[in-house]
Amino acid sequence: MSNTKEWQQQDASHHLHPFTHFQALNQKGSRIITGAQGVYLEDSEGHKILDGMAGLWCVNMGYGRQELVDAATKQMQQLPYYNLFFQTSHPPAVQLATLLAEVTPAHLNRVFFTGSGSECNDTVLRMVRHYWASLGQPDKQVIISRHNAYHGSTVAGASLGGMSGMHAQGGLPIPGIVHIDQPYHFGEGQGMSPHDFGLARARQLEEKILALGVDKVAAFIGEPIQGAGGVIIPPDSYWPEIQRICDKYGILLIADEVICGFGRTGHWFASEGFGIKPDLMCLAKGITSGYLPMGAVMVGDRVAKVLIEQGGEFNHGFTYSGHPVACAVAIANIQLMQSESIVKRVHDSIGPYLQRRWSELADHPIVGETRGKGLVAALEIVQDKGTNARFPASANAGMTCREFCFNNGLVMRAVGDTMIISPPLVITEEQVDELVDLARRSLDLTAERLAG
Ligand SMILES: Cc1ncc(COP(=O)(O)O)c(CNc2cccc(C(=O)O)c2)c1O
Repeated sequence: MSNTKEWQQQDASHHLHPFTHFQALNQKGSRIITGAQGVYLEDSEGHKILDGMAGLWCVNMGYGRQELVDAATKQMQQLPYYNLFFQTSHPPAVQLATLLAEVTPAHLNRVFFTGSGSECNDTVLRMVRHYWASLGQPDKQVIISRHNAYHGSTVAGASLGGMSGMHAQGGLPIPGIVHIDQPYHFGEGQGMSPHDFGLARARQLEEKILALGVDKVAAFIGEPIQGAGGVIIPPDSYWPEIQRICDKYGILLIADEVICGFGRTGHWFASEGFGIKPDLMCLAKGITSGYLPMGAVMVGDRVAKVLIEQGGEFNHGFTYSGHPVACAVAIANIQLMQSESIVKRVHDSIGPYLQRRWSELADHPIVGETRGKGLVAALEIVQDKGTNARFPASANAGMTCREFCFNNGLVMRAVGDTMIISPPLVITEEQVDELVDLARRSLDLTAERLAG
């Protein structure tokens, strides 16, 4: 006899879930995930579910990695916690900072540790403003971001993000953060070539800088590929133009690689793949493969020099910044990535294989587009393949498909009517075949349901 009902009742009585309609979930009952191994989850009813989302884009090295468990156990026995305030440090933080300087692009040589991706983005907001104040330009405070970006759920993270539903709750965005349009060609680029659309969207940055006044703009922040916004992969013309504009006006470039980092796109970091040189880079999720919470802001030499030589005391930090057990797991995780050559595997073999199998879904009657890079991909559910017209919102096509996926033994994420996958990087070709077959079956069932 499973404990499912009891767990669901207690969950409904005591637990408020993130990003959840509380009453609806309490009426439906939550799915209790009890275990996981490799790329598979197990729920309290014994169902085996292929985790096409690697948890929340984060379990890059897969579940059940004993090396990570051992690293955590050993560190917990040695030093379960100590802080990095008050002029103290500890070997795991020192070793991880050194390792991150090695594996990130050459100009990123210093790390500010946090406990999450949101805390990374709160950190970069305060850090870039402190940078310009240290240079005698305290009015250079504005950060330019994009509509439909996701940068976390703290007040600054949610404000840097461009999600209107988040802004509506809590009077966001806070002052000093503005948004330009996103490079979402499928949804917003009708009638323009990807190349021209990418340039047009990037050039909104220059227009915004000139409208605000260069002396007011501190930085631009962007996810190389917008994840939670729907795996928005910009046209090739976009990022080089963003970089050119940042360089032209001397504003700082922040790359939020919380999702894109640690091999997800077939590069250690997506900035390398898109040919941009961020002054600051936010990391989380894949840094520990999700086994423990951690965030890290990589600080480029241009910024670090000013903060160190002219910044004085930077009055910012968190209790769990560089938590020793999280650092130990991150070190073991990165060493696993290196010993298994996982980034090369994503770039050369399993990434191309997944993209090839995933693109076959473009022939499905309700799929308007498939897209992807490395081991992240999306497909657009449409009612009319000719015009790419969507189903009516009331049809809830994305959530319908997501439910069919779960009931068929697959986790896919729905962002509106865009279906997303971001599986563990250790997925095999056979498991990719299973994922695509389950996705196709779920699309078939969705099409039947919506036609009915
Ligand atoms: C690009 C980016 N930046 C910052 C964050 C915030 O990280 P933390 O959650 O660790 O504070 C994220 C997180 N991304 C995220 C978090 C939760 C859910 C989903 C989803 O796609 O449903 C995506 C993210 O994707």
